[in-house]
Amino acid sequence: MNTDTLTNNNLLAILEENRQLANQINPQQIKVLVHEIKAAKRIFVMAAGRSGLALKMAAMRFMHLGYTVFIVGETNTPAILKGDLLLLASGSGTTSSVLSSAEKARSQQATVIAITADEESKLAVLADNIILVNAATKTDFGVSVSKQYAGSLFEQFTLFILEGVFMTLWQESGLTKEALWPKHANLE
Ligand SMILES: O=P(O)(O)OC[C@H]1O[C@](O)(CO)[C@@H](O)[C@@H]1O
Repeated sequence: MNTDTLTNNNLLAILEENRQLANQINPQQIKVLVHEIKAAKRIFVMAAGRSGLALKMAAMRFMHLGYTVFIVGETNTPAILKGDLLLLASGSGTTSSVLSSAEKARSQQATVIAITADEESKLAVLADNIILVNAATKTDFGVSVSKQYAGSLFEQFTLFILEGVFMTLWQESGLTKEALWPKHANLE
């Protein structure tokens, strides 16, 4: 098999893995996230590595819709308080920085929602609500639900979930594309 064919087959395999996850998602868990985003005074997002990159992309879109969004760890991010939402993502559900953020947010009576691939993880237990993604985690070296490397499927699908949530919020807002445009960065 030549490289072009191999890459094309891999792309199709990646899309198929994501499609299967989309069919397995619990709509009630997504509904809770949509509700909590709307109800929150402010939204904080936090995750490590590639999971963090997925949340940063979503944070930008929520900002485009007019929500007040902070990325944990940025220098201008304030204290989380009661009435705020902390959105976390960790495939393993064991990443220590994510766990300590969840603990702090709970101690402040903020709402915690975690996207995770392990519903029995410490993170899942700490969170008020989870979105379960039946993907491989970064340490899933054995027989895996994904052919992809490490947590790739989880990280991709975290972004896809939040793209879907953004579209729902956008459609419900009734705002036009033009109305969102002034929120786009003009210093970049
Ligand atoms: O999603 P988890 O399990 O918290 O892992 C966090 C990150 O760690 C990494 O393995 C990088 O260290 C990324 O691939 C992953 O997004």
